[in-house]
Amino acid sequence: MTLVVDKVSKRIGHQQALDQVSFRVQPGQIVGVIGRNGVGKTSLFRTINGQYLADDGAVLLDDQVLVTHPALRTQLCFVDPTANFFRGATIKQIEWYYQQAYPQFDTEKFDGLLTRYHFTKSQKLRRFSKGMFGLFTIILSVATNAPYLFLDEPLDGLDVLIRKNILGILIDEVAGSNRAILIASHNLVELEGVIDRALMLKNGRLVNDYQLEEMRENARKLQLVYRDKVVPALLREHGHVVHVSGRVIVVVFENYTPALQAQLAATNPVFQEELPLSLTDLFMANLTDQADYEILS
Ligand SMILES: Nc1ncnc2c1ncn2[C@@H]1O[C@H](COP(=O)(O)OP(=O)(O)OP(=O)(O)O)[C@@H](O)[C@H]1O
Repeated sequence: MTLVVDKVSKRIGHQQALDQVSFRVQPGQIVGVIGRNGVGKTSLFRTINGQYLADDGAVLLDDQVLVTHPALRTQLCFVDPTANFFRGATIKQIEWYYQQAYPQFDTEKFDGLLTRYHFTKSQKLRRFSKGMFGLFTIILSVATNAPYLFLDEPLDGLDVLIRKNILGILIDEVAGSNRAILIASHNLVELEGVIDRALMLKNGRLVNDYQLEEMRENARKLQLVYRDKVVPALLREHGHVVHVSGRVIVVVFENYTPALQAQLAATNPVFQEELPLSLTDLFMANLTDQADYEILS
């Protein structure tokens, strides 16, 4: 079952929140939806999940349009972190509601995760801290057994141990089942090592669709030292210089081919070392608009 977002546009007030957004997602992937504040990540999730009606375009599962086949909504789960109706309810009440909405709800998994993270069913969500609420929404989403999960800034406000546990849960969910997870975030560091693919939004438009394995295979981060304090033109032409300190230059090459390797050797560095490459490095190398770099910090 493939999720197809086909030329979806949505205007909210005076703002074009989504502009002709198209992509496909297959089960078995964790996809980051990234971009700076206000680019349309939450609007995209709300539109895919039917909270907003698209002005144009359609969301389909295989070839069936979601708005005209409401039963397909059980295949998607988006727990909107701003949904107020949750707050006055107990975990038990929310469980009942989700069991009605999702026939495939896995009560055993839900109970197991609640116990593991020390929740009790009589707890009211109103009393949760931000981190507890985030953790609970992930447990709830996972327990729906919906093939497509949408998580909006899922790790915001969670401490480092919980974050690790959550990422572990998400990776297990995708590896062991036929599901896909889409994670909206403006924090690349939190997505490091988790996502297989990244969709980059800018002003409501999908501007890039990165396959990370491919990017990692082709990219290199090198530390080079030259005799003179001059950055060889080749580095700027083919790479992204991320750091210069005296004669030491750190550069990320998005496409490090054997030909480029030979050209680099011809610049006669006195020292050369490969450094570990992060997701942030990859994006810095891949982006050409300086303003976009801010999403990385
Ligand atoms: N209810 C609303 N009324 C008016 N404008 C809105 C509303 N909701 C969203 N917008 C506008 O639509 C655009 C996209 O907002 P959206 O919340 O989807 O962005 P986002 O990428 O999720 O942002 P963030 O990273 O800050 O959560 C923004 O310019 C925002 O101001």
